[in-house]
Amino acid sequence: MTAAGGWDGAGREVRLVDTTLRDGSHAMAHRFTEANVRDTVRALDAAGVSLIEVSHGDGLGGSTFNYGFSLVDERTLIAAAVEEARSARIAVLLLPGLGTVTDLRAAAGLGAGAVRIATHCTEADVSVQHFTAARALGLETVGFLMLSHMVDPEALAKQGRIMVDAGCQCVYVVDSAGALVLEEAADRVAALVAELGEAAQVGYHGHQNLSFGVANSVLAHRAGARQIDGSLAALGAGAGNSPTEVLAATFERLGVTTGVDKDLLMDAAENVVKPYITRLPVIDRGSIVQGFAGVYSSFLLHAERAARRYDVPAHEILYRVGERRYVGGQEDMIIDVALELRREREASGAGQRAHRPG
Ligand SMILES: CC[C@H](O)CC(=O)C(=O)O
Ligand SMILES: [Mn+2]
Repeated sequence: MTAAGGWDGAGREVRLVDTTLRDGSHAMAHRFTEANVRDTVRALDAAGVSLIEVSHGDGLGGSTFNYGFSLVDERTLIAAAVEEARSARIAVLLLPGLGTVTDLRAAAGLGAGAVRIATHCTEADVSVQHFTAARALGLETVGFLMLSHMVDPEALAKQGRIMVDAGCQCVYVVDSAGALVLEEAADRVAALVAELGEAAQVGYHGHQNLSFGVANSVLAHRAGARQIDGSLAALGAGAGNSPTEVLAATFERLGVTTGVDKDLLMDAAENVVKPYITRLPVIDRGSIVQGFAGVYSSFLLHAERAARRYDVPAHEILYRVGERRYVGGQEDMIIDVALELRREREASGAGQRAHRPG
């Protein structure tokens, strides 16, 4: 299987893909309204962004007790996004095991034109049937290898090969923890490019926990990545994603064509997205620890909530979650860690009020 039918480049060196309305869902505690989605899609579409992701933060079917309930059903949001997009394609995220092929069919029926199928970086094999189904539905297909820092570049490349053999047209190095620093990101992209050759493109998805989102994206492009993710005003999990408007300005400064209008994107970040953001992503103690200890960015709000509930410091929870190498789907273990810290504090007599985040 080849990348045929995927993004053809359209004369651009890099495609900026926007995930404000999906990764940003984590930072918004999944509280996007239909108006938020309509306004954001209109602005991104007008700025020339050709792929816009819209889903619950944890993908199709993510609205659950474990991950957090959506304010508005994601199918309503996807339909609204499709209605607003003039030229852009709407993408959805799917985590096999949480989202199903039935969810995927429903999203395609609403007009979604692409799916990004995400697995842990060692578990690409669970995506095979979803890629097969997506191609049969005529969708553009993208593979997300999450927590990419946890394996070396060669191991990651082998996982990418599994996705491409199943029908994936672009494999992403996903720095879910914002843990990769410069060549650590570039080397992973380069290994995938070497492994996949012409069979598929390579993409890069960064988080700002150690503030390398944009720099890593530039190096990823130099290593051969063709698709790069961003979010307006950085709205995303942890310290947020690489800001789409900063990526646009940076690539333009470097003479790399993206086909987007950076000024319209800056306008969208300031005047469309920032007014509805309930918690602006920041590089703070919790998110820095996530980058340092390699913790899934979407765990931040879960850890902050557990910290408030059990009166223990969020960063201590996150350090311990990092030591144990918890992965997506283990959100409930954050509560266990908070309880464990609480018990330890009480046993040592240090049960006084801990620092409360936010
Ligand atoms: C839960 C899916 C996750 O948020 C995907 C992603 O954006 C990442 O791993 O960074
Ligand atoms: Mn992310």
